[in-house]
Amino acid sequence: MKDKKWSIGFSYAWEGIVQVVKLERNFQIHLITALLVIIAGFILGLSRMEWIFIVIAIGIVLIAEMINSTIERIMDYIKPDIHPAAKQIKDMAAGGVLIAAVAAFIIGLFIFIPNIIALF
Ligand SMILES: Nc1ncnc2c1ncn2[C@@H]1O[C@H](COP(=O)(O)OP(=O)(O)OP(=O)(O)O)[C@@H](O)[C@H]1O
Repeated sequence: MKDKKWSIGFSYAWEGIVQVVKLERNFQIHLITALLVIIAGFILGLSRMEWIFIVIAIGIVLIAEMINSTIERIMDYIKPDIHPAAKQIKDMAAGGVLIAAVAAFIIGLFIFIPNIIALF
C-alpha cells in the first residue's frame, strides 16, 4: 500500500516535469544546454569529482527554473492582471534562476577550460 502511494506520488512528480518541459521555453533551453554539457563531458573524459560538480550545477539550474515556472503559474492564477507586486515576485524568481545559471557557468569554466587546454 505504501509502495503504491509512493509510485502515485512519483507519477504526479513525473507529470510535473513533463508539463514544464512541454510548456516552458526557458526550461527547454536549460535542458538542451545540460545535454550539450553532458556530451562535452563524455568527449573530454571528465573525472569523477568533475562529474559531481557538473551534476550539482545542472540540478541547481533546473530546480531554480522549475521553481521560477511554478511561481509564474501561481501568480498568473491568483493575479492575472498587471500589478507591481506580481512583477516584483516574478522578477525575484527570475533573479534566482540567473544566480543559479551564473554559478553553473562559472563551475563549467573551472572544469572545462583546463580539460580543453589539456587537449593541445
Ligand atoms: N501580472 C504582472 N504584473 C506586472 N508585471 C508582470 C506580470 N506578469 C509578468 N510581468 C513581468 O514580465 C516578466 C516576464 O513574466 P512572464 O510571466 O511572462 O514570464 P516568462 O515570459 O516565462 O519569463 P521568465 O521565465 O524569463 O521570467 C516578469 O518578470 C515581470 O517583470
